[in-house]
Amino acid sequence: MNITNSKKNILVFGGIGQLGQCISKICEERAVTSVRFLDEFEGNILDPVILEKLFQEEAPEFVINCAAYTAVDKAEDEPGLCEKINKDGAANLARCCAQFKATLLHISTDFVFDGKVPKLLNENDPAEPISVYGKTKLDGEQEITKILKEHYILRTSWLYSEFANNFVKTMLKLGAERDELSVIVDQVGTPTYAIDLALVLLEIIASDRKAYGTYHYSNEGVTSWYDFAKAIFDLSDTVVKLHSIPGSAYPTKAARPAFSVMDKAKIKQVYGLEIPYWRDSLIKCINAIKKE
Ligand SMILES: NC(=O)C1=CN([C@@H]2O[C@H](COP(=O)(O)OP(=O)(O)OC[C@H]3O[C@@H](n4cnc5c(N)ncnc54)[C@H](OP(=O)(O)O)[C@@H]3O)[C@@H](O)[C@H]2O)C=CC1
Ligand SMILES: Cc1cn([C@H]2C[C@H](O)[C@@H](COP(=O)(O)OP(=O)(O)O[C@H]3O[C@@H](C)C(=O)[C@@H](O)[C@H]3O)O2)c(=O)[nH]c1=O
Repeated sequence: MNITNSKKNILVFGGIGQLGQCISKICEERAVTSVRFLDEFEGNILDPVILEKLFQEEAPEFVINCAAYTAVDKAEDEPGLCEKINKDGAANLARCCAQFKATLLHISTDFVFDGKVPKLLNENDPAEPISVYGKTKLDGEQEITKILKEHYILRTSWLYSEFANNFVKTMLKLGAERDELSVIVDQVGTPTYAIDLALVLLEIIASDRKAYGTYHYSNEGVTSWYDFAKAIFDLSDTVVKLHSIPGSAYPTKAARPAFSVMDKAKIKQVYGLEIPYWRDSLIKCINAIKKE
């Protein structure tokens, strides 16, 4: 990857969220300085006036949209706000990119699928979301596709890292507080280390192939939330009695897909990627957390 020598002007919205912080870490390590990370005040994607000023001042060649409403259960109670951020916010950014001739990299989710059939999901499979979060993320994708040709939409799944809130950090916290935990075994998907995704986003920018469109990206392999939790505890030497339970025994406000393993053939072929296996990346993340 030659991002280190890249002088491409990049704006990152949602820059202090989980993925934003991962991109920032990689940029720091590789001395990439032409990137500006915006929080939700400097770079509120719901405020077209702020956006226009930013685009005018910064003249970005690339924009990465990590900003989103990601509280999956809470979204069921706040559908309006969730839609504003995930749909209208994405559309606002796409419009600015079109006006100021920037390319947009936008992140979407496996939760656009209903997950009813245990089949590897590719980019052309019908998306039929079963939650407010999933529906608004799909709406956001569709807005971008309508407004801007120069876009990459990367659908990813089960993001985690040493930053912000995520399943790995929740498990480590609960594992330290409790003797026993129950985790769902009949929701199957693939975890993704957000650092790996950050590298891919920068790789796409560095290669500048203009192979616009929608891509699936997660780590390699398949697991359940239960098996993921088991690996987290094993790798962090946390002693906790872990019970596997069906989803029906853990009611949540939002429904989640039972099967959301994505086919990554397209991104592997176009970008020649070798994608890390989920457990290998989990080891890296646990080591990073141990060092903190
Ligand atoms: N987390 C996951 O498991 C997965 C995430 N994704 C997608 O990946 C992307 C990155 O997710 P992740 O980093 O984990 O999410 P986070 O929730 O950690 O980060 C999202 C960021 O967006 C900010 N934000 C919210 N509203 C606005 C706004 N109006 N303007 C600007 N910023 C705003 C949030 O600020 P604040 O916290 O202050 O509200 C937060 O910092 C999202 O698009 C998400 O849908 C896809 C699959 C899995
Ligand atoms: C905390 C906990 C969760 N669970 C279950 C609930 C849920 O089905 C699953 C995951 O829980 P979470 O609520 O942490 O994860 P969730 O917020 O559903 O994760 C999703 O976030 C959005 C943003 C995405 O885009 C998805 O790809 C996915 O990563 O684990 C248990 O079974 N036991 C537990 O103790």
